[in-house]
Amino acid sequence: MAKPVSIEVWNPNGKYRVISTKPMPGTRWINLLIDQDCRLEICTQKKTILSVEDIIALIGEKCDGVIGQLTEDWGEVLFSALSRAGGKAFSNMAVGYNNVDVNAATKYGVSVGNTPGVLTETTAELAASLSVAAARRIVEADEFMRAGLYDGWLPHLFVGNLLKGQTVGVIGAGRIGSAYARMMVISLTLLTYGEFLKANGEQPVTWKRAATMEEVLREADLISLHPILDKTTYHLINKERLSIMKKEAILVNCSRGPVVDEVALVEHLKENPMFRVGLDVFEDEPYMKPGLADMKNAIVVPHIASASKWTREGMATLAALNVLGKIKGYPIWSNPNQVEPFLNENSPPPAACPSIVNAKALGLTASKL
Ligand SMILES: O=C(O)[C@H](O)CO
Repeated sequence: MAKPVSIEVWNPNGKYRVISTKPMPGTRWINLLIDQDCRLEICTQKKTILSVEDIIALIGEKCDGVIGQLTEDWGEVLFSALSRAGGKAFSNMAVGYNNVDVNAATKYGVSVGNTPGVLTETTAELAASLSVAAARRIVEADEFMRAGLYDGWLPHLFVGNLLKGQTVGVIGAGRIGSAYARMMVISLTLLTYGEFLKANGEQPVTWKRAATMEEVLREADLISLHPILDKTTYHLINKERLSIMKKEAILVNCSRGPVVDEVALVEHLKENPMFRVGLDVFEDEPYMKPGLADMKNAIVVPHIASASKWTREGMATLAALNVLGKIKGYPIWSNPNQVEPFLNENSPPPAACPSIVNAKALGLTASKL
């Protein structure tokens, strides 16, 4: 028997019961739901990751839709519970949905929303920050200063890699990977920047699409991972592939932890002290594999790539509108990458679901807007 969970209730007399498994940033998402006759229940349980049992208790006997988090296991059990409670809408507050069994959701007629288009640049910015921080050993140097160890400038002190003129590899050049690539050429178009460099007698920036991933791994000085996580990308970076990378390369991962075999990575970091990584995600989040936290050549941050105020508030808004739109029977927004109309605080959002990943499988109609 599941334990009762603590909740905060908004608009208690609302017709549609919507659950959010976590408090989320901003208030717009709350107002959008309660203005459209939803009774909103926000779980305030002091426990970071809710179990399946906790969420079943939250869903209860009658529930129209749920906004959930990427830390939760949304599979057969939860979708059947939601369906039994009359629910037809779920949205992850995330663009990634590897925690969701979309087939199970479809089987129970539940739509699965996600939040693309609002975290592209934010995530790419963190990947770029990790790249520079790893190259220039910023975190190690900061720890050194705070420990009172700095007793004067030295020629060898925290010598790192110069990124200028280096080869940057992007694995998974979708929305976020492409934004990262743009940022790494200093926000100018490749052509303009190339011409500028040429005029200054410097090597122009060039780019190419590599024929194989191995080619990227072998040639790049800095590699950023941006694939989705599925069966084909699990342990994409393993012992063998690490071994073909340059000994002084930098690897950044802001995608999903299991894309990298973390045990192999720890070994590789131990054996190659000049190889560096910047990690936002981990194989067994929230844990790190033994030894990783001790590695000076690793920068580790707690899955914060999308953590800017604007982005997180936007993600909350899109997730709420995915659920609200399905409850109201709205069509599906035609371009889930162009979600600005949903984020404009000065006008009401379009009457559409911003992004439903199983829209086709459920036979939902596309918006004409
Ligand atoms: O998938 C996502 O949205 C991100 O991992 C959250 O930062």
